[in-house]
Amino acid sequence: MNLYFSDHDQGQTFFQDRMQRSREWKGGEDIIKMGTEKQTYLNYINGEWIHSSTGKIKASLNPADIDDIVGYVQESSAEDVNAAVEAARRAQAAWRKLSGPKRGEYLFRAADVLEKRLDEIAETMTREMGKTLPEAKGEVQRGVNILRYYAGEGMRSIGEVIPSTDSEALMFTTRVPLGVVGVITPWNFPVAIPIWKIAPAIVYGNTVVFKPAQETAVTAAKIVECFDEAGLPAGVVNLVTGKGSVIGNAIAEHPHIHGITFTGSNEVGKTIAQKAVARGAKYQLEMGGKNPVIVLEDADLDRAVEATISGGLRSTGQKCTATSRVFVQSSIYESFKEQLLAKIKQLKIGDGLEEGVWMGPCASQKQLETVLSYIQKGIEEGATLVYGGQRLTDGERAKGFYVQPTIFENVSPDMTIAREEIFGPVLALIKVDSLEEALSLANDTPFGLSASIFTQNIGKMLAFIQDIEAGLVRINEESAGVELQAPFGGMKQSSSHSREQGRAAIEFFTAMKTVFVKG
Ligand SMILES: NC(=O)C1=CN([C@@H]2O[C@H](COP(=O)(O)OP(=O)(O)OC[C@H]3O[C@@H](n4cnc5c(N)ncnc54)[C@H](OP(=O)(O)O)[C@@H]3O)[C@@H](O)[C@H]2O)C=CC1
Ligand SMILES: O=C(O)CCC(=O)C(=O)O
Repeated sequence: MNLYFSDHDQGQTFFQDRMQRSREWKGGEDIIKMGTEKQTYLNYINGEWIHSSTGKIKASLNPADIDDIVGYVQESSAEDVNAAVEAARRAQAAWRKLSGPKRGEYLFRAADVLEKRLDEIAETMTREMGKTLPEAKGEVQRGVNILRYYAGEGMRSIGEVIPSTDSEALMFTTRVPLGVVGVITPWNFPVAIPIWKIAPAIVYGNTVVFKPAQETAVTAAKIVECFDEAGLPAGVVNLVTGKGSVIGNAIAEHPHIHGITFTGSNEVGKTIAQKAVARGAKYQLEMGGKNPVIVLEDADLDRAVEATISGGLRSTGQKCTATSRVFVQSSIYESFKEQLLAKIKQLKIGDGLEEGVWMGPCASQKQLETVLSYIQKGIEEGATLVYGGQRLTDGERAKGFYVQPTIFENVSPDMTIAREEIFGPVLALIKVDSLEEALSLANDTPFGLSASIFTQNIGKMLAFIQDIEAGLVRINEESAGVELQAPFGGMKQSSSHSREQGRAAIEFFTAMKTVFVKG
């Protein structure tokens, strides 16, 4: 059920139109600020849009312009999580009994709705977390494609026949859903990450309680609207917004949530894992990275420079797969640095809604402060700042959380900026003499998410594929960039050693049964 509206024109006109109607329907709940009406988004529980039991709401702000309120979202309580879990439990019995292809049909329908609303949802994403509009549109399209991929998954095999030692018996595996799955997501991919968790969860027969990051809760509500408009049965997907320490924690501890899938920081991921283990729930974590790129002397330099900029700075460096350490062979170090700086100086930084802007603001004030504090640490610990390092506050940018792309050199492996995930547009250049040295330094980190190398030498590519400690290995391509049909996840502390996306998702979202049948 969609309380807000029934047709979907695109863009700002649509947004304002929607404001008028929601006011009518929701008893004047809309809040007027600076002449612009703002929507209040509700929780979605058992197929109904409802207020939180707390009665509290929170503004979601535009990081490019803090005067712009994107909408208001519910600041919910553990009580709301209980209601969502109850709804999900009730819905589970019938949902798991549907055939896979039937469940897939709902996903196809949700994909069509999301596709119809692509421009409007992309714009909301840009306003809520700052990535540029072309990137946001690409991400919404990715969400559509993920939904279609998992819709098809409803028709694929869920087991295999295994020869039994008893020639008169039939032995096979089959899979069943876990039950209720808690989905806890970050703000950096506010459409793709929730969808790559929710779509496989439901196509394999689970029901979901979804808790998005507070920074992008309006975008999250719009994704759930798409499921609602697709006619998904009540209780199959439930949305509860609010603080991670309250809602996320209630999900982690809830005795009737059988699986938790999480993307975010290592700190929070580890606490979720401990809570899940303590009560025997299944969990899956995708966390940080400190991703290296290695540029060898035979590399195509133009390509390596482009990929370092795109991999390190796109989305303002706020990707777990973003490049943060760049190991460059000494003989080409100076020319690589020169080309890199020349290109970085040309990047246009501003509001992601403006045409031609290449890099938007950090997603929040907290994230800006984190990035600036890492830059400060880099300087204090003796790295050389070769470019950037400052907050941008000129003109319109004074209203947003903008930081310059930042390049350090003379970075030693023990420095904080070489060890911790910054999640901002900061690159550390490190000179190396050989591939062996580069590999040894690249692997000297607790993380192991993605890594890339630039070389023309097949032997060196193969050595890199073998020896780099990363779940995503890229040759002559940037470190970021995940394809929805392929497994995604990290080694070491970047993940819980499981994989998401592609067919790999079935491993987390189902339990396997081995069946032995004798007539
Ligand atoms: N791997 C990745 O893709 C990401 C990595 N990060 C890393 O994490 C750092 C901090 O970012 P941040 O957004 O604070 O990441 P968090 O790990 O805090 O947030 C991720 C999700 O977990 C929720 N959460 C927060 N606390 C708890 C808790 N105690 N129990 C359960 N869930 C909780 C958050 O809710 P809410 O925020 O609404 O309170 C959010 O929905 C970044 O600087 C970056 O280094 C961040 C995002 C994505
Ligand atoms: O690189 C990508 O496309 C996805 C990265 C990602 O999953 C993340 O940053 O959380």
